[in-house]
Amino acid sequence: MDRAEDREPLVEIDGLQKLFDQSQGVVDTILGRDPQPVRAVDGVSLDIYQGDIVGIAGESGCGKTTLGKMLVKLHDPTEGSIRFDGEDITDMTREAEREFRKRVQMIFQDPFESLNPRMTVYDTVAEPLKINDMIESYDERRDRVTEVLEDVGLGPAEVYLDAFPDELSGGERQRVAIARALVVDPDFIVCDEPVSMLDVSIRAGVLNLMKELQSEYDLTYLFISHDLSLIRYMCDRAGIMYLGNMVEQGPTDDIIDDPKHPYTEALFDAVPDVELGEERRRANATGEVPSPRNPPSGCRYHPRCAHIIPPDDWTGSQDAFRRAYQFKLKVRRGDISPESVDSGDIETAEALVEHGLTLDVPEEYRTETEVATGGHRVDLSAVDLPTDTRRVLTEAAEAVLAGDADRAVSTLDDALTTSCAERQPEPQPSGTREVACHRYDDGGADGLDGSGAGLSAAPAED
Ligand SMILES: Nc1ncnc2c1ncn2[C@@H]1O[C@H](COP(=O)(O)OP(=O)(O)OP(=O)(O)O)[C@@H](O)[C@H]1O
Repeated sequence: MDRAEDREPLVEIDGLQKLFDQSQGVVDTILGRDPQPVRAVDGVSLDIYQGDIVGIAGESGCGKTTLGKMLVKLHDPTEGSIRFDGEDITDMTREAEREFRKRVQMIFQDPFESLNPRMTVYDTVAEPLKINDMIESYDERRDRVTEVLEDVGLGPAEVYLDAFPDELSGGERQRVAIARALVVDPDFIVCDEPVSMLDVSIRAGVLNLMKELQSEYDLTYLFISHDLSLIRYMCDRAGIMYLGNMVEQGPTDDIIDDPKHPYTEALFDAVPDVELGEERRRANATGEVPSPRNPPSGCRYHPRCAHIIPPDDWTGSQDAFRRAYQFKLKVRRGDISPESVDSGDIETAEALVEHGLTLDVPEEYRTETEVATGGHRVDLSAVDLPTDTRRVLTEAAEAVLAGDADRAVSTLDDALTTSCAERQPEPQPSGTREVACHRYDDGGADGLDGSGAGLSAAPAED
């Protein structure tokens, strides 16, 4: 395959945003708050080249399906643009839109839902031909449907033409859905988790079929999947999404073998070894994915990030900054309060600091004391914390113990700052890919081992 950069992109996505539900809910009205839309996709840019298979990966709710639906015009973007073969799809004439709807198709996750139970296989597959006024004569239409059914492995087609979906297996239904997408001879197909509802034993067969069809029909695919082994198997290029943002994109093998964004690293670490065929560690990330209604400021991943960047004048270790910052987040969320500390052995500010500096991460990333105490406390001597920060944390802990949460929060807010929370990172080129992480600003990044403050370290190379 040519280098993607030498070819024309078939799909150009620029600054794409989709906000849902901008109306004011009851809670917002009562509290007098501005409505908070769900920021499902928020500033995604991506080029998809003719003949490529591009994968979009990320945890549930990160905006993959919403992105896919915008690409086939099932959703209109709130902001940003999508160009297909050079033409802006948000601003098309009726005629251009008809042509677009032939050239671009989508295959959905659930073949049980996506097929009309009252339509035969013939009617299902022939319908797009009728809708698009493509083949007038019944005999020619039937020939075309027969041909496509056989192309998707449903042969002899006569066996299937008059069958209803409930007479077919899951794999056969998904093949009918694929035939329905192919019958109009499209150029680009968005496949949203196309095999995740199928029995594991037949997934490979359907994926291999889709690969064969790609060359036969000269297709470009966008695969949406949370299954990273599928992305690895199918896709030349991949984009990793987190909370509506594209955090990293580039050649799939490069991303998997040497993830650059801390979220990508955590995502791939979380995959069982057998799936990616290499020794993987558990994800070094704290906490849960926040709500897309109220995403964190700056880099959306920063509250969970193992590589959060300390300020320039930080004199402790990066691990100590991460712990101190987690302490601040816990105080802000009210997770550290006299009531929450119910074990009975925390009576002093110092004990509360030792408790608050713990990290909610797998055991291999914890200190000895954390492991020994089941994550209840760290030994302060094992955390390379600057003296003035230790003083600030103790002051905040005293405020917490005195029941003055506001004072605790303001003490920490002024003292523990990070560029990661201040502004959203722009995607930066780094070797063969783009990474939206402040560690790659100005072409620089620290090593991925979590050591060092990281702003002025060596450039990232692939
Ligand atoms: N029609 C809608 N109205 C309101 N919110 C929506 C709508 N569709 C999606 N969302 C929200 O937008 C966010 C992104 O959803 P989306 O389905 O695109 O994510 P996803 O990555 O595809 O997740 P999954 O793998 O679970 O399908 C979620 O918070 C979801 O609840």
